[in-house]
Amino acid sequence: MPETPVLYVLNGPNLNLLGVREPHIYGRETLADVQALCEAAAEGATIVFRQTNREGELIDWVQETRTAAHALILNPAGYGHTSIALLDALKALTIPVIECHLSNPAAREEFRHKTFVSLAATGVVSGFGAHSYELAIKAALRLVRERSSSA
Ligand SMILES: O=C(O)[C@@H]1C=C(O)[C@@H](O)[C@H](O)C1
Repeated sequence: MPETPVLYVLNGPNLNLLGVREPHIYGRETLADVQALCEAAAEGATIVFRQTNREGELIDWVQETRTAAHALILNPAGYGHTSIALLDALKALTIPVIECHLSNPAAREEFRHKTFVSLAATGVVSGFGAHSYELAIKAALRLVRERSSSA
């Protein structure tokens, strides 16, 4: 009987303001709406859904996934563009990492075109608003199931 997959969905700074923060860019869904979408897309997997404005706390949670999660979906928000420490934490993982963005940073300001997270990500989903998270969950489930069947 395969164990129930555990997917961590971690969210970086200012995502607690979703719904009121630049809705023309990030949409009108709240973070609670996004969490509900993730849980509805989970197909029975366990979703651990968290948000923090603190870089060190986000890094602590990424480190936690090393032994507690089958896959990580990460929206690093602004820290994606700045944090080598976050990249170093991701490079310590052996689980799939899906980088997720509500907007399409590659179509925005130059400074958003690259993230350090992409250097450690298995794949990236961006530009679909809250639906980006659903797509990331489906991709993570596929990767976890492929790993389980080839183990
Ligand atoms: O689209 C998003 O989810 C990302 C969210 C943020 O807060 C920005 O700093 C990133 O540049 C984009």
